[in-house]
Amino acid sequence: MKLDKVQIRSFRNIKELSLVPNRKLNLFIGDNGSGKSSILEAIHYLGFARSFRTNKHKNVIKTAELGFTVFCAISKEGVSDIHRLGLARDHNDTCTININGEKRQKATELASHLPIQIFTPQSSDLLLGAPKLRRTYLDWLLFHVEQPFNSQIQIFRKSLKQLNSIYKTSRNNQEKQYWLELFQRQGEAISDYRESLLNDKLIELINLNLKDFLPEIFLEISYYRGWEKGVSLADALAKNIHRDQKNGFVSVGPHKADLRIKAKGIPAQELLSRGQLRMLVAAMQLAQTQYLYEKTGKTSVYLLDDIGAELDEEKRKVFINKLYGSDSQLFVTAIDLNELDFLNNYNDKAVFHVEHGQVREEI
Ligand SMILES: Nc1ncnc2c1ncn2[C@@H]1O[C@H](COP(=O)(O)OP(=O)(O)OP(=O)(O)O)[C@@H](O)[C@H]1O
Repeated sequence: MKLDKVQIRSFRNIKELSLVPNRKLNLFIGDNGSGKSSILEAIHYLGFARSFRTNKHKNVIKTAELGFTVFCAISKEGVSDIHRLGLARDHNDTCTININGEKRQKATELASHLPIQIFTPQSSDLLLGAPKLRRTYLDWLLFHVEQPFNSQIQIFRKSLKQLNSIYKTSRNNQEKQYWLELFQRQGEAISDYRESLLNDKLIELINLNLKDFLPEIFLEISYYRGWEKGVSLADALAKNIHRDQKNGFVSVGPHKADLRIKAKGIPAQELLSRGQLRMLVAAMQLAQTQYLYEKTGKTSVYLLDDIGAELDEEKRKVFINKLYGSDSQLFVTAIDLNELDFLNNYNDKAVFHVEHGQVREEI
């Protein structure tokens, strides 16, 4: 999918902005505080219905305004269909999602239309942060690639919530058996999806990308599914039930899963430098994009915020070259165009100068 048009209103320091992006590469150049990241943040709302910088939606509404709106027109290469996505939020925390002129309830409907990837100074959290971030990394891809996955994970989360509540209140009712069975069934299915995704191709793709970023390092990537090896989820639940009931929560299952990445037997986050970790994240994100494209033909929209601060010149080149080659549509911010002078070799691009929340396209 490619963004053909973007409109932003009352968002951070942006009063009103309209731009027609290039289908390959878009550069946003401007001083600190000019509004570059805000443009990416607004586009991020169109894919995720949330910011990548704050959980407080109210903070992104332009001061003294009642609410913000973002809108885009998107189309697929070679297909005449154009989709129109819009999102508005106001100070009462009302979120309105509109797809092709119709109101929608679920933010996931935006995501299914527009696969967005983001690379920012916070991206190393994927490796340094909580396991939930690594599960989300896998689940984002499964959401786009495996049709039934989304409803299965919703049911799984509901059964987990119900079981935790039953354990907390020490209720020992018939309902418990019902939720336990659902939890086991969906939990095993989710785990199978994640394992086959990794073993099918994802690990191979990550390692292939890594060869270009960190040729000297070989990583062993494995999946911890959230319960003991060689045991079914049903048995693991039964084994832990007394302890779990005492503690008031379910301690085993795919909600405890993690992606384990080691180099020479040592966890990557303890061995690699910050810069090397960022390259590993870049390799992992590229692998997502390549896998998505291979399986569905869907291309991604990539938001690269302040990439100059993230990767050295050589690695920036490798990353952007590979993304360019993967037919992603890129939105890249930088303070100075000199940080990205290797992009002079790309003719198919648009350069936007950002100043006080407004853009001027370089002709
Ligand atoms: N709710 C808001 N209303 C009005 N202005 C805001 C709001 N939130 C943030 N701003 C301002 O918007 C401006 C744009 O911030 P943004 O982070 O997009 O800048 P940037 O160009 O990415 O800067 P940098 O290069 O420093 O990362 C900043 O001056 C910020 O103070």
